[in-house]
Order: sequence, then structure tokens, then C-alpha cells
Amino acid sequence: MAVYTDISEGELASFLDAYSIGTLLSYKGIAEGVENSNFLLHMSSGAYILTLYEKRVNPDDLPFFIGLMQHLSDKGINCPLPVQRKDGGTIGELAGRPAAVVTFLEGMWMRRPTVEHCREVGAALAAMHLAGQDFPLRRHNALSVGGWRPLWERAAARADEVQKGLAREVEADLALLEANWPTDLPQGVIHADLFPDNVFFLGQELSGLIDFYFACTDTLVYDLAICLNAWCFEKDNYSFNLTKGTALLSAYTAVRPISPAEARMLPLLAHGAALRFMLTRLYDWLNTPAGSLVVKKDPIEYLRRMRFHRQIRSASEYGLTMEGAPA
Ligand SMILES: Nc1ncnc2c1ncn2[C@@H]1O[C@H](COP(=O)(O)OP(=O)(O)O)[C@@H](O)[C@H]1O
Ligand SMILES: N[C@@H](CCOP(=O)(O)O)C(=O)O
Repeated sequence: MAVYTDISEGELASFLDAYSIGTLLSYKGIAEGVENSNFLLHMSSGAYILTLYEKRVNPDDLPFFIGLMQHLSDKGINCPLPVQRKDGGTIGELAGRPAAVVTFLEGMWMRRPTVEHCREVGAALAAMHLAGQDFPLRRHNALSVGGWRPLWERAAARADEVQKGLAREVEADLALLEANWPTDLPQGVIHADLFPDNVFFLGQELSGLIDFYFACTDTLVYDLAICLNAWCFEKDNYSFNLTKGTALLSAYTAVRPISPAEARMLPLLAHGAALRFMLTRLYDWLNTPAGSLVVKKDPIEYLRRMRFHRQIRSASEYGLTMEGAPA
């Protein structure tokens, strides 16, 4: 459960006085997520989500995140809409943390995504990339290749406690990725964490995207590589489901075609994406205090994906077919 900061009814009620969303009927902490503290608010005007921004969110980045949700929502992407206070602002302070209220999205995330769900997410990711093209703010991705080594150095000494030989594998992969990471592919706004728990469905239909708190300006096809990792592996975390990969990639490229240069780099980007999530999970695994109300995610699931991507030679092995190119 991700509620790091407790709030009292009194302080919440006075925080909500600044909004025109009616009176507070009830609220509760949300038992999901790992980054921020989230509360479901039942107000007399309807349901909302209150987020208190925690450790990994830099308050200077909040205008980017809040502005992005507003921008995407204006462009027809279904995502939470930040609620304005009476003074026109969207970011306040509660219990010593920056805090914002956003609209509640209906839907559920899929614990066992099907091929159809993968197809939907591919199309939605591409639509988000297109909608983000004219978003004027920029945000550096602190968790891209340049951020991995510093993060690794804070976990390396204890990595083999989690799995023997892990340090050796990470060192080799880091060196390979740092030496070959592309810098010249099309960039734009990426979600950077579009995992199943951040995509809501109503039945088979995608109803919205949430959790834009890793969003940044980076290589668009890297976001696609993140989704291949998050959506297309079997429960054993070793085997890639080619049918899901094909569905996700073909739905993405139908909305935003990718260039041969982007396609060529997909295996390396997918390998890097697996390392990125292994590293943050490893860091959290080693550093989350015992007794925290948060479910730690297993870094080894992403070590298995790293091993898989290491032996991929072409994006066609993920199911990518390019017009005019052999499958
Ligand atoms: N706008 C929203 N509408 C409905 N539920 C939401 C919304 N935002 C967050 N939630 C709920 O809160 C949970 C955690 O939100 P998330 O943004 O993923 O947190 P974190 O950034 O801590 O990972 C989600 O899984 C979902 O249940
Ligand atoms: N998706 C990441 C962790 C971030 O979790 P979220 O709840 O903010 O989506 C992972 O799986 O490691």
C-alpha cells in the first residue's frame, strides 16, 4: 500500500476549502502504487484523487506533470484532469508535501492483459506521443542511461545478496548500453512507466492512462520498449509472448509509423528499459524500511527480461513488421 504520509480529517478539510468541489463526504488511502501517497476523496460533487508527492518527485517538476495532464486531456487523451483551486492554482501543500487533486477515472487495470489489451495500449501510447508533440515544457529523464550508473553505485555492493552474480551481469550490461545508447532518434513526451497498473479498461476498451509522474522528454521508441517489457512477457518473466508483441507494435505503428533507424534500436532500448526497472526495483528492495506500507517489486523479474533482450538481434523477434521490409 502506498500511503507514506498520514493526513487528518481536519487538515484535509481545510486544504479542500481552497477548491470548489463541494464538501468532503469521506476519504481513504489507496492500497496501490509505490511512488506517492494517494487518497480517494468522495466529495459532494463526485469522486477525486488526492496525491501527496513523495520522495522521488522533485517539486520543480510538478508544473510539467500537471501541465502535461491538462494538455493531453485537452487533446482528447483520457487521463486525469488536474482540478483548479479557487485562486486558479493546481498545486498546494498538505502535511508538508506538495499536493494536487485530479479527476477520478473509471475503469480497472488488467492483472492478466490479453492480446486485445496489448493492442489497445499500443494505439493509446502512439496517440499520446502524437498529442504530446506540441507540449511546450520539457523535462530531462533522470532515469535514462545517464542516471543508471549513479543509481547502480548506490546498490552495487549489496546486489549479490539479492542474487549471486547479479553485479557481474549488471556491470556488463551497463557498459554495453552506455556505449551504444542512441541519441538521434525522434524525441517527445514519453510516459516512461506505462505498466498495466497505469492503464484502465472498461471491459476490453481502454478507458484511460494514469500516473504521469515519470513522464519526461525522451526517445519516443524507448517508451514503446518499456511497454514491450511491461505487457508482453508471460508470468514466468522469461518468455516473450510474440502474439502480444505483434499486437502492441502493429497497433502503435498504425498510429505512429516508426523509421528503420528506430526499429533497429528497439532491441537495445528494450534491454535498457529492463535494466532501468531492475535498478529502481533493486534499490527499493534494498532500501525500503521494513514495515513500510508498500509492496516491494521483484528486481529479478527484470533481470530475466535483461537476459532475454541480450540475445535479440532484430525488432522482428518482438513481432515488428515494417512495410516493405521482410518480417
Ligand atoms: N485519476 C485516477 N482515477 C482513478 N484511480 C486513480 C487515479 N489516480 C490514481 N488512482 C488509483 O491510485 C493507484 C495508485 O496511483 P499511481 O498514480 O499509480 O500511484 P504511484 O505514483 O504511487 O504509483 C492506482 O492504481 C489507482 O487505483
Ligand atoms: N512500474 C514500476 C514501478 C512504479 O510503479 P507505479 O505504481 O508508479 O506504476 C515497476 O514495475 O518497477
